[in-house]
Amino acid sequence: MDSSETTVETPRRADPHGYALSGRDLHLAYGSNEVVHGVGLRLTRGRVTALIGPNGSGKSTVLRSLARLHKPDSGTVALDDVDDVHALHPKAFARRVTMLSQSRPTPGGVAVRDVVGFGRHPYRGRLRSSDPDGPRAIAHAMEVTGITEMAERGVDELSGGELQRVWLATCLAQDTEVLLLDEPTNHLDLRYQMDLLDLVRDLATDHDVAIGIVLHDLNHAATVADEIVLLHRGAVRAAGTPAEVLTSDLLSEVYGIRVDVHQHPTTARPVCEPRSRHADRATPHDRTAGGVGSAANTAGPPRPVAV
Ligand SMILES: Nc1ncnc2c1ncn2[C@@H]1O[C@H](COP(=O)(O)OP(=O)(O)OP(=O)(O)O)[C@@H](O)[C@H]1O
Repeated sequence: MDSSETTVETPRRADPHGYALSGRDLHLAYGSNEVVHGVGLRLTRGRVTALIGPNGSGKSTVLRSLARLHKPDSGTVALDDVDDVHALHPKAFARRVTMLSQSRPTPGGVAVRDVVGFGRHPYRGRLRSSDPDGPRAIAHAMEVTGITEMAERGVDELSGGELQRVWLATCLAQDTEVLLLDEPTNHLDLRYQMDLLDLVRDLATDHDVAIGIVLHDLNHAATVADEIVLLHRGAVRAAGTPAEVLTSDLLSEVYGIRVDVHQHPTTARPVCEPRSRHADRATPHDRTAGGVGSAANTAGPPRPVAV
């Protein structure tokens, strides 16, 4: 679905669960500089909504406002039964919504298990005994993110990808109905990228969590998302299913380069292929292997190509 309107809301599907968290007509600024201009989007229980768009289009700022970390200049963020989330006590909000941000300060000398335990803070009073579900939630979060074996290690001695999984586990331990993830595949190797996308899918499908996820990899978005919101210059350019939003015309326009889109032969999902300016130019491999521009099929030696 394409739209030239400033605000496009993710279309409501036949869905028994209803919306969990929504931003309505959000105007978001840093100082006097408004960077998000009237964005509306809704996250639905049991569904994954991906926010995509070029650098600086406002994805993180929108996500942060949904997480109550960036107060709108105007517009509201609502939970299904709460008109304005800013009216909620911070702990009450944290029992319902959590966010994995792009960067967090790494505490020195704290073990992985204890960092994951930070996720239980909304459930704790002054005494930890007030959180009987805590140990089970922490163990489960560590297991599904594959960090159980590093439980006793200090977080300040982990690799970027290991640390990313610890922060994700901390969010999962929080056991919320809404999970916001800002570029969660950063630092992860191929296997953990896929594990993360599978986990996101499982949380939505099996546990009815509403998930909002910022992704740069359009094929990750095509793999995991039920709905995609494409942001451009602080406004929603298009919203809808992956097939509706991931079109060659829209992506080429918004990203300013040619993006080809094919349909995957078995899954039927869109497969996006950003084209290099050099896509049609022969590579050194082509030349040595007898491909385009090789000595075998050209009259003379390969000549440099002007750029
Ligand atoms: N702390 C800040 N102070 C001032 N301006 C900011 C701040 N953070 C972001 N911005 C500006 O707000 C706009 C939107 O930024 P935002 O980080 O939300 O975009 P994004 O789509 O998440 O970008 P990226 O893909 O690069 O992470 C950009 O123009 C950015 O320069």
